[in-house]
Amino acid sequence: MPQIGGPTVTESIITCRNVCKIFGDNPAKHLAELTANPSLSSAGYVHAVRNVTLDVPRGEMLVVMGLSGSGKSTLVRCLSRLIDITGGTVTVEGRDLATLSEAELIDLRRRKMGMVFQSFGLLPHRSVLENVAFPLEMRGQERGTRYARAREMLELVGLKGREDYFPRELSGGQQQRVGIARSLAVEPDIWFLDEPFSALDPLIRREMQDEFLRLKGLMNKTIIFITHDFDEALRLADRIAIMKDGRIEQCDTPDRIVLHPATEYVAKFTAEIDRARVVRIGSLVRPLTSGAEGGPVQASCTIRDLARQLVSDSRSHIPVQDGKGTLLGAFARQDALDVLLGDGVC
Ligand SMILES: Nc1ncnc2c1ncn2[C@@H]1O[C@H](COP(=O)(O)OP(=O)(O)OP(=O)(O)O)[C@@H](O)[C@H]1O
Repeated sequence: MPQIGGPTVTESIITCRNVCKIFGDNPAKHLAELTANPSLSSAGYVHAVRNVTLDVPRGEMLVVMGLSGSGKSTLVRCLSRLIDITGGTVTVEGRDLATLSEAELIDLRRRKMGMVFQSFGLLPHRSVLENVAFPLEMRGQERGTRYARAREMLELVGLKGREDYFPRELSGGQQQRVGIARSLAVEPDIWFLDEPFSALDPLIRREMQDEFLRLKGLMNKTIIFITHDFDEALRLADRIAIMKDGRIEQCDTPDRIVLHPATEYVAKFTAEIDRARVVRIGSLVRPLTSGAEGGPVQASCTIRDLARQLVSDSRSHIPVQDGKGTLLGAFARQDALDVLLGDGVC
C-alpha cells in the first residue's frame, strides 16, 4: 500500500531504543531492581517514559500527541539530552548521546538542533532583536548579518516594529513568537517544538503552520512537534505518535492511525476525527481490477475532496494515479463511501 505524504528519504536521523525516564531518588537503581523483579512497587517514582523504541527518518515531521502527563515533553527532552535518560539509548546521526561530553553536546545542539518549548526561555535583559539574533551570535556570525536575519524572522512571525522591546513588554503569545523566530533563525536540521503555537491566535497559528510546511518542504528538515490539537497534527504530520502513560501506543501515518488504530485507546483517542478529511485515496489502493476503467483520481486527494464524485460515479472500482500521472491501482468505491459515511474500519 503506498504511503501518501510520507518522507521520501528513510535514513534515520534519530533512533531510540527502549528509552526509559524515571523521576525519583535513585532512578537507575530502581530500574535495575525493577528489571530483576517486575512486580516491585514503584511508589515514590514517576515513570515518565517507558520503553520507547522509535526511528525518526531525516525529513520527517513527527507529531507527538497524548493527554497531559502522558510523557510527551519528557520524551522530547530525552531526544536532545536536555534530560538524561534512565535506560535505553538515543542516537542522533549514529552518535549515542550518552557518550558525548558536555562540550560535544552543546556543539551538537548549537549546530543541529533548534528548540521551542512552552516556557519561552528568552533572555530578559536583551531586546527582542538581540534575543532572535542570539543563537547566530553563538555561531560567530557578524552583527550586520545576524541582525538582518533576525529582522527577517521577526517580520515573518508578525513582530515587525517590536525589535527594540524587551520580553517583559510583550504578551505571552508575542513572547512565544519571539521564541519561534529565534529557532527559525538558525535553520537547524532538527527542530523540537513543544506546543509552539498554543498561545497564538488562529490566524497567526495557521500562518506559522504554513511557514513550517514550506520550510520543511524546501529544506528536508526533521521536525518533532508536540501538540494537543488534532487539526494541527493532521495538517502537519507525516506520522503521529500517540502516547499514554509514558508509552507510545501507536506511531503511524494519520491515515493508518484513523483507519487502523493499534489499540482501543488510540481508537477512543481518535474517535471524534472526521476520517474522510484525513484518509487519502492512496491508502485505499489495491492492485488494478479488470473493472477499473475511465478517468483516474489523484492518490493525494482525501475522501472528503472526492465526496461529490463518490456519490455520483457509478464505477465500483476507480483507478488511482500519483502526482506524476503513474497509475498506482484502483480503490473500491464502497470502501471510500464507508469511510465517508463513518462506517467500520476498512
Ligand atoms: N522534573 C520532574 N520531576 C518529577 N516528575 C516529573 C518531572 N517532569 C515531568 N514529570 C512527570 O512525568 C510525567 C510526564 O510529564 P510530561 O511533562 O512529560 O507530560 P506531557 O505529556 O508533556 O504533559 P503536558 O501535555 O501537560 O505538557 C508526569 O507525571 C509529570 O508529573
